Amino acid sequence: MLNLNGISKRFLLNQADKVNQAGMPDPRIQGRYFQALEQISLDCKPGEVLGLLGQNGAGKTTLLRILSTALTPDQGDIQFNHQRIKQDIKLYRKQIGFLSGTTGLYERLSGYENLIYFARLYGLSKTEAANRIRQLASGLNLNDFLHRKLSEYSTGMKQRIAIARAVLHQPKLVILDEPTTGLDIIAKEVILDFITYLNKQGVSVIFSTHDMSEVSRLCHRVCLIHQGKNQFIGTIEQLKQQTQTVELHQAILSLMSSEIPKFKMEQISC
Ligand SMILES: Nc1ncnc2c1ncn2[C@@H]1O[C@H](COP(=O)(O)OP(=O)(O)OP(=O)(O)O)[C@@H](O)[C@H]1O
Repeated sequence: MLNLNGISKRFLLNQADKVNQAGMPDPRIQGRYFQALEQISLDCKPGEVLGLLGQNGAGKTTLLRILSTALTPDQGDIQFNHQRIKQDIKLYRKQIGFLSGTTGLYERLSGYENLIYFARLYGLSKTEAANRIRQLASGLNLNDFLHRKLSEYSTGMKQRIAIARAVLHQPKLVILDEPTTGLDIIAKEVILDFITYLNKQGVSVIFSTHDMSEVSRLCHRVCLIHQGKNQFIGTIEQLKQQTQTVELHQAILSLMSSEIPKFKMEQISC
């Protein structure tokens, strides 16, 4: 369904980017540029849930923003259903839904008003919009607060409205950037159940996460990005076999082991 071939993206270097998480000079720095993604190739099959993993700053959001068309890659090619997305970017956008880190919702409107507004932008008629919102309100447990102003919402409530907005137009591929980060256990559960529901409807999902329990529960395959490069793509079983580990988080850690700062006791001896 979705094929990425050799995607690269660099940014003009910011002083803050000169060291990595471990406090070491970042090998992605090339002169005045920071190579955020380098030659990423991957695919997402129809009806698949693909988890995008990697430590902070690995390049996950950059990749998801490229998939959403919010960012343009410097190199590489993206195909959706065997057609280059550049050939008809409007058609591609109609077929995807994107949840970014910022909700981009209107605080002065109610959840319902926000959803109606975006549904109409997507070209749904008033009746279609109302029916779709009713359906999503039930799937995402929105009914108790749907008509309250967004400014009164908790983070979890806003996130559920943002997810509803991303799928109003019934996209075939849904791209979610850390959909559950910072949410309480109930809100998380609602969103994970909703991803499962979407997938059962035949929707493909690509989502980034730092939560290994979500990965085990939802993902058919995972893709590990490390310092802007694709370190692994395959099933969780294949990942465990490749790294000869039994636990998922150990498998991930072993592929990033050179990055883990070693804590030295002698440094704090009195
Ligand atoms: N517009 C930009 N200009 C300069 N550097 C950027 C820009 N966007 C991202 N970067 C850098 O690219 C790197 C990858 O960032 P990105 O947000 O894609 O990482 P991530 O894997 O999503 O991290 P996290 O898990 O913390 O969200 C980071 O070092 C970031 O500072």
